[in-house]
Amino acid sequence: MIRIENVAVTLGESRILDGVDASIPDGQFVGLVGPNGAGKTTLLRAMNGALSPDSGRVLVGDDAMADLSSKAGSRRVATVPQETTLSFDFDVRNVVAMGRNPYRTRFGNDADGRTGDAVENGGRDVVERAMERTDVARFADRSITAVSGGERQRVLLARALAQDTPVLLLDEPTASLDINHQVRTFELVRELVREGKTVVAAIHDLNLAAHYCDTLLLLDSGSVLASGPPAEVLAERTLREAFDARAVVSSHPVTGSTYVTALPEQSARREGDGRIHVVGGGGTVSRLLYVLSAAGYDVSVGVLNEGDSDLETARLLGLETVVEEPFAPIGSDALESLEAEIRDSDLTVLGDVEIGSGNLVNLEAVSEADSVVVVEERPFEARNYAGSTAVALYRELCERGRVVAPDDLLSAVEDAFAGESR
Ligand SMILES: Nc1ncnc2c1ncn2[C@@H]1O[C@H](COP(=O)(O)OP(=O)(O)OP(=O)(O)O)[C@@H](O)[C@H]1O
Repeated sequence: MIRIENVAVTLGESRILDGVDASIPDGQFVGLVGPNGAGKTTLLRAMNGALSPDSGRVLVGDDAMADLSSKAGSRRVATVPQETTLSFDFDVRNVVAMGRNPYRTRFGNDADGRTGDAVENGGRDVVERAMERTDVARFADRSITAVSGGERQRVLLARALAQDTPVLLLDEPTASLDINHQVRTFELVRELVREGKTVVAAIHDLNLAAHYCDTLLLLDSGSVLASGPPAEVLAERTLREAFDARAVVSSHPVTGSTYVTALPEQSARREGDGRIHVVGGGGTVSRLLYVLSAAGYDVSVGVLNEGDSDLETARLLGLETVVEEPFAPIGSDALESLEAEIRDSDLTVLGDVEIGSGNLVNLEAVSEADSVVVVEERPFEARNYAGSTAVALYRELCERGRVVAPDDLLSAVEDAFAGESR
């Protein structure tokens, strides 16, 4: 158990941590999240004993870190720092082997009194295993000055593993890693946690943090703003408070993890005014929904069947939706809602949907709209449809509204609103 008790740290003239309290049970993976300068690195440094709090304390097990000798502390807590200047010309294996230093005595014994080969062999195995698990064994003999930034980050993780501590602290462990090694590193951390380690990691990527961590500790201006399971900590209002960011929180369609989508700031000019209803489906309008919503319009969409990827997008963006059962034709309830949305909107956008009987109800409803923009990926003629009621309706909509390519939608919408206010 790690207990952080009312920790306060002042650096220079500034109070960097202010009364931080947290309890971290053994065998948990805790993500330390928060905006730049919130105090994440400082808290990790207070946790590994690199700096002593002005007041309060950090207990690992029964001991305050500040009271332990550096060697004793290093047998409890290993740290992978965010940046290190390893400019000396050691090979990678030797850098990793530095993780064994807390176990060496002046006479070459380890802490348990073993000497000679027993120590060497034991230590060597740990070092080799640490290099394998972090995928650095391939360049074990190369100089640390001759590896890339991401490889170096993995070497430092290997060094921390060689330290063989119950607690591992990671400061942005995947910041310079490619996507493959990001996932591998987090999977490795999960494995370490399953083996009983307690891991605390400062992580900027909220979605990686939500996916891999058991709990999150959200720091803001040196204090804990929220802590608990990712789904509780990553609430829209909390994100607004901590990061001053507009974000939609949903669950990831593939992994089911809490998922944060940051949105551009809405233009204040339009916020809340300018209602647009979008008719689409089958992924035809996902990008349009994003563009319109990011531009600050009040967007609704439908009718969409449950399971449609446009519906996933709409939910990610937090939009109003009109929904029908999976694969079902539009029923009377959905139709009523669709008609109401179109009636209440200033503008209706018809996405590049299939023009056929499956969309007849949608098209009929759109034809009741006062103002219509039709989005076409390709000119309609090129699609070679046979004559039908749906086609006739569509042609009529094109004649009455504006027909635009997807990239021109925003300016067409702006024109439509400008025209209205003239
Ligand atoms: N030695 C120092 N003297 C004065 N202020 C400092 C010192 N070290 C850090 N700070 C300040 O303390 C605050 C917290 O820094 P810290 O590195 O802990 O934040 P962080 O949450 O890890 O940020 P980031 O996400 O950018 O890595 C920052 O505003 C930083 O400028």
